[in-house]
Amino acid sequence: MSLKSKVTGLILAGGRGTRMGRVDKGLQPFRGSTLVAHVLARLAPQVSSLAVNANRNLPQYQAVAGESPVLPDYLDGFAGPLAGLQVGLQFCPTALLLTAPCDSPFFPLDMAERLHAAMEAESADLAMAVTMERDPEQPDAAPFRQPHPVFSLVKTSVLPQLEAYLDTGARRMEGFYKSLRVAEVLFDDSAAFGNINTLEDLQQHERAAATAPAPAPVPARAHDSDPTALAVGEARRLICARVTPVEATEKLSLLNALDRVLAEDIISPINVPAYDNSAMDGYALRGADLPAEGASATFKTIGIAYAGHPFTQAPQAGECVRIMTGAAIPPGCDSVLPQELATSIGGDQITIAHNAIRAGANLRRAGEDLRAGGIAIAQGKLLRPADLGLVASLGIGEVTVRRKLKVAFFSTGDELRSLGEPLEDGCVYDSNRYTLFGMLQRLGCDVIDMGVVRDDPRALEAALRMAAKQADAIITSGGVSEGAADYTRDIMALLGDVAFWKLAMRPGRPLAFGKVQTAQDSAWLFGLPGNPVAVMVSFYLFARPALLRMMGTDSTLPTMQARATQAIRKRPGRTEYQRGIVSTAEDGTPQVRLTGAQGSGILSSMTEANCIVVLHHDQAGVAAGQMVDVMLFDGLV
Ligand SMILES: Nc1nc2c(c(=O)[nH]1)N[C@H]1C(S)=C(S)[C@@H](COP(=O)(O)OP(=O)(O)OC[C@H]3O[C@@H](n4cnc5c(N)ncnc54)[C@H](O)[C@@H]3O)O[C@H]1N2
Ligand code: MOO
Ligand SMILES: [Mg+2]
Repeated sequence: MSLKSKVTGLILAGGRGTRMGRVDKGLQPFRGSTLVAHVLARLAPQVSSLAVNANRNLPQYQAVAGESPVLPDYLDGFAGPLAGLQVGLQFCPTALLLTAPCDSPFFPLDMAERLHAAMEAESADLAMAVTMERDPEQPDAAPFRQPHPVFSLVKTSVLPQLEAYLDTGARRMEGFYKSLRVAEVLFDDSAAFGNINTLEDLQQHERAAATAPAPAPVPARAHDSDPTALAVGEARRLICARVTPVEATEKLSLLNALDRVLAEDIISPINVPAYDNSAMDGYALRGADLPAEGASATFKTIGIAYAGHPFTQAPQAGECVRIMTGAAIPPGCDSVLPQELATSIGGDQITIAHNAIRAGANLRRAGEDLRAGGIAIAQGKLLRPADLGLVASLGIGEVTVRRKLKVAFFSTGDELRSLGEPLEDGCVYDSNRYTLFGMLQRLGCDVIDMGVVRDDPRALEAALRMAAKQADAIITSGGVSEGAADYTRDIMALLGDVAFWKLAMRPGRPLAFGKVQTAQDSAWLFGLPGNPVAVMVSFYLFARPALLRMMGTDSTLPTMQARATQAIRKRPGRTEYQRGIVSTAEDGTPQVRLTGAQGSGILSSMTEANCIVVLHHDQAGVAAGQMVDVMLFDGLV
């Protein structure tokens, strides 16, 4: 039996809030929600059920507590924490009760575990947190032991003793504890037990968290078959509306700028081409000299213009200049006759028939590619080979690009083994990290591989904190659905404003998105589902557009239509993404077939595929021969 299943959590929120001007402490706004909501989020991963002890504003507490009960004191007159403990023990459906006050939102995530270990070791009735403190007025004096009686793990069986103690009229926690076997557990992080006593404390904490994001968006659109599922487009819109491009930029030489995002418009300093030039090898002449209908004309060649070696003399009537492709058009000329269109060429004479060319033909005009002073490439462009060429054509050798996006990623799950480790029974090799690595690398991110993180609250919290410190975005896989051993959701919720969505799509139904926030750092979190195909589909649909936006650019996935060679089953009310192989039919038109089993754990059918067949939200099954939308893998950068 796990410890969690034996413990009920009790939040003590029944006080008068005397030091906060009698406001209801637990309901004070704190980091985007309320103090009590933060305490609840910290307690929830450690317990199997919860209750809140409160004596005022019960509906507001109930809204936070959800399905857990809100219990007012049985005793009258704000009798203090023991009165809360009494109703908590009366309610407690498990053998142990873990208490925490509503104004201490920082206590350790392994508090239940550590208190329990001491309770067992010392056969105690109650285990209580203790820290070592120093008197700020006398920093040189020896540290003293500070008990925290409101942070306790207590056996439910002490209730009769507590009621007997309360019957005497006594109300002090310390007094009651004297009648019990108490184990004291020393925690080394005293700040973790700090509470928020005054409005100034609260304001100070709020200022420290001034960069905290707006609360995670609430799914706005329900649909017919599952009223809580969010449509794909809506989820993508909500995500992309929140992220913003990284601001830092760097100057790079052109050869280092491939696949980077341009941060400033490139203004053309020159006309491209810089001068009128010939598009053909042939003869430059004046269009006015071309022969009239039914006639022919003979021209005398007076010189040669090579690319890079202009001929600067203007021909007179009946004269022309031999010219090579790219050479500047000599003064006075406005047309070029390609040499193969001359009727005859002999010595320095050429003959041209009527209709061989029109006046103005085969000229590349100055500035026809780019005008001096115009925007050659707008900021936000992901620089491709053609862009490098265009920039070079302007004589520009350096560009300003946005800094690379840093993306940390890790896999979660106790069943995962990394390459090189033996595969024990019930375990699988971690494949998602490799898929994610590939997809992130293709996007041009700086990747930070954080390995496999066990389903352990401390490890998950440490990993998320570390990731938020180093990266702009964090991508995790696994633990976002509703499995029993998954702490991922709790810890994500604890460290930030993270929304957990159920999406009207398949695969990729569960998704977590929000901001992980620590005292100094923050990062956008994409909690992708664990199934190996789901992780890829979710990445392409949600993480990719958001990461591109953070990189300062955007790009939609290319889709095309192809004829389904088989019937495909599908029910309306969710978008389905099926793996397919697109090819060219005998009649030259595109066709698509599915790669077989479409289970979201079947990665082999993903490697066989070269496209995803998109069956839209309202679409029903597809008959063989019908056209369907497909997303080509080759376009997925
Ligand atoms: N009762 C419900 N159960 C499930 C639901 C649901 O709505 N109600 N959703 C299902 C769907 S759809 C998906 S997708 C999965 C997502 O679950 P999690 O994100 O919690 O992922 P895990 O439970 O951790 O893992 C699911 C599956 O994937 C394997 N996995 C996880 N990580 C990796 C990895 N790095 N490499 C390879 N394989 C991995 C894991 O072993 C599990 O088999 O939940 C469904 N359940
Ligand atoms: O949607 Mo889950 O993503 O299919 O297996
Ligand atoms: Mg799960």
